[in-house]
Amino acid sequence: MMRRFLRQPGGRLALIFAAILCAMSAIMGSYVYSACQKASADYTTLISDIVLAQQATPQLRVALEEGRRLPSNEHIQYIDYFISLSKRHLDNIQNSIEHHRYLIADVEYLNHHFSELNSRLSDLALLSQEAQQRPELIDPLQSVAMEIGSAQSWLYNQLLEDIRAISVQQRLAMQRLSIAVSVLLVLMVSAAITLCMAVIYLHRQRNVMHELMLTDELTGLYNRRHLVNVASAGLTQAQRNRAPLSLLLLDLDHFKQINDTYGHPAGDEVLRQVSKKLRELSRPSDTLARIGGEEFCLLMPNTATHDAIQAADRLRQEIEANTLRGMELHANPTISIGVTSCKSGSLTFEQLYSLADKALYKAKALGRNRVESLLPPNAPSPHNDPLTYAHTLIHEPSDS
Ligand SMILES: Nc1nc2c(ncn2[C@@H]2O[C@H](COP(=O)(O)OP(=O)(O)OP(=O)(O)O)[C@@H](O)[C@H]2O)c(=O)[nH]1
Repeated sequence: MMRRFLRQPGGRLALIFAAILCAMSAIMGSYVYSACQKASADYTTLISDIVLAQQATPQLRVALEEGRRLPSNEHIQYIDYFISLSKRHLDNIQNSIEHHRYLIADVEYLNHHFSELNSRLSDLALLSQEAQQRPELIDPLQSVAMEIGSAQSWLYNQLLEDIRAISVQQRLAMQRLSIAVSVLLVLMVSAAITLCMAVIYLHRQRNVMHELMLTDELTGLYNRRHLVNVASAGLTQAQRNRAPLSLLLLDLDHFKQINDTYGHPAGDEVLRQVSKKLRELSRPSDTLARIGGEEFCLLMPNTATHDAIQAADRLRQEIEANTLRGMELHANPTISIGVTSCKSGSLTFEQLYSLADKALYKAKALGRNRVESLLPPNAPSPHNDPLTYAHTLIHEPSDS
């Protein structure tokens, strides 16, 4: 089924389209997923930077307390160290914010607090260096450091609050984006499936149309159009292989009576059952077609006259002996058969058909339920038209 589907240009196109859609879906899905992951990782890093910076503030305060209690150069160096640590943290956070382009606008109002804190930390560093020579500056150093500490705490708390709020908003936006992408993916995959189904449906419809063009609706046998095609191919083949070919015309006897007595639907059923039986009895290499109301044709490639007549008589007997299922007819239907053959595809289909038709006419004229044959001359000459010859034969039953 799949292989047949792929063999169709439309099927291949639908499959390529479906594959592209699936690939696009996978790429979009993974892009959204990694964007969500990256955004949440970025926020986590920034938040941990701020938390680290917050921790440095009490450390500076403790160093200042110690420096005031025991004013020594060693303690002032500690104070110096924590001031530069606080400054480093502040720079880190500012750098991180600059990397978050989508965050800059939201925390822009804090810029001047950062600059102010930066310059105050630089002043504090200068003051602590001076305090190394003048220990009496420890007290003012501590009060400036306390002010800076509170400004730092406020700034970091504010920043944390803003970032958390922004991250919540962003997470919500990402969730909405994920839902939108999922819906889009479902729609795209549905479109791909619909397209594939449409191609399969069209392919089936085309097959059905093709079958309807070549078959007879009532009996399911081939129709005249298909028979003509097969016959001309068979005649060419017979010519190439120098092989015989036979044609049988089969006609139900007194079919009008069946219709008149049992009704048209019963007549249809007779046609169906007789067709089925004929199909069962004919060889797979033969072509059986319904070519008229109650008239059938059997094309038999590689079959010489003698064998064709035998086969025809076997068909006639089988049909006569065949009691139809579910029907109570006064007698089994019978058929009359006209047989003709040619060697090496020497005749056209129309000529063969005409010969068989005349033979059938003869079978009907001689009482029905019988087989009659009519053959063309072995080597027809331009002056000896096979149809004329056939016509002569029909009036000379002994030749058949
Ligand atoms: N039920 C049914 N009848 C059909 C169909 N096609 C043709 N017929 C009927 O088949 C009958 C053929 O009648 P005739 O041509 O007189 O042939 P016959 O009665 O079989 O007589 P002989 O062929 O001379 O034995 C007609 O009544 C058509 O209406 C069909 O598809 N279904």
